[in-house]
Amino acid sequence: MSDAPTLLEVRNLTKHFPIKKGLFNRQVGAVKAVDGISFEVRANETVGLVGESGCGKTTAGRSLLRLLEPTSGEVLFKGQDILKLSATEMRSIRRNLQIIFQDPFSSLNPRMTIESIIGEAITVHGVARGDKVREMVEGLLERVGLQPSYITRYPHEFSGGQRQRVGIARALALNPDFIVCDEAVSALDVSVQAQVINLLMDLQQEYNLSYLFIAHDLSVVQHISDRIAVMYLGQIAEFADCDELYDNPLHPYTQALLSAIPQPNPRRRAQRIILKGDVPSPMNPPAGCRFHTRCPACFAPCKTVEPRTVEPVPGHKVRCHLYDPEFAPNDPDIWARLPQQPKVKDNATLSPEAKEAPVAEEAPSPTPDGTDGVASTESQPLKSAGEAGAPTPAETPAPEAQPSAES
Ligand SMILES: Nc1ncnc2c1ncn2[C@@H]1O[C@H](COP(=O)(O)OP(=O)(O)OP(=O)(O)O)[C@@H](O)[C@H]1O
Repeated sequence: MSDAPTLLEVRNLTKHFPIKKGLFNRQVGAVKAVDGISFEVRANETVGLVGESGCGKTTAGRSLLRLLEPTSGEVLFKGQDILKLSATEMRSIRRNLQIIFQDPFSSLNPRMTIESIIGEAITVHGVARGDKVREMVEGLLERVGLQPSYITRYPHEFSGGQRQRVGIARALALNPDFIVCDEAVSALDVSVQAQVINLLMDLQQEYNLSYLFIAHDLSVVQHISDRIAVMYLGQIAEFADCDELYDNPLHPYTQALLSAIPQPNPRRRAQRIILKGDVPSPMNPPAGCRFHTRCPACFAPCKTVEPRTVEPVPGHKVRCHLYDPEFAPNDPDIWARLPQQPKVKDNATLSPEAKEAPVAEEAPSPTPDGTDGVASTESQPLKSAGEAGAPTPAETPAPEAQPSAES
């Protein structure tokens, strides 16, 4: 685990889009696109943010940069809450916080030359003027693998990969500390994706950058990320070091996403989970755990009590009742429904956010009925928990053995 200092800390960030109706434009509801997410990005680190389409990744990335004004929460950049800054104060900090967009064509003004596109920010922020701007733009183009002579060209004269390199040069122009890469390689061919990812990794070392790398595909983020946050319906379901997340996914949703990655080696192929149905609407998310309507291991409390974030393995946080000392089921059948049996140590603790969060009022006793998980598993019947190496009741975080939320 890296001990680099924290550069950016997101605390309980929320973005709700109001739904208005009628003659008086009254608010009748809200799209809860981002609903209380917390994570931190260290200096020189890449945090991957993954999840299905519509789970709130883009809204999260834009809200933490204040390109969208968040509904609530805190975003501490080098310890300072940027959500409290005035527009003028924000301007001077903005040069440190940049974004690379998914679609390099629509994010570059077709009427501007590459020199104006990249040079605009340099001029606006008063970094340089006149010939010096041109010199800087040429240097940036060279650094991202484009010829300096392209400076007079227009975006339509470039291929998709080259346009994304222009987008990267534009983000680098102000020498930022932190860049949100919002699906920055999703629109590119696989071979070009690899080139752009390698370029981003080289630039990270050279300029000591930190990235929030947003993608819907876990196989893309694996190569570049140090840690990964998995998002589901506006919340972070799981957050862990990259290797730990791939070796030992805890949340049933992460397990489902990982099982969908094509695996060339049949021995390493995990049982595939087909998630039924679509992601529920963020206007009206399910009660209890947001994933319970699609979870293969759903049991009684999942339907009524919203899960807290717990840390069953040091540095590995998960928002799931299976690992919460208060609810963890002793019934091996529930654990056996997970396609990959988790390695959970005996030292599960509640994460700091969970300790601060209000404890659920009506916590039903953890009745391990678990009969109605609606996701189906493909292929052969599952092994029993024991055979599959599932945590036995003694190994699972037993309620009495673990610190509770109040402790
Ligand atoms: N301006 C808006 N007004 C209302 N709802 C919005 C707005 N922008 C996004 N949403 C809704 O918020 C939810 C999250 O959208 P968002 O684009 O952040 O998801 P995403 O995970 O980035 O998806 P994708 O990978 O498809 O871009 C979606 O239900 C979307 O319809």
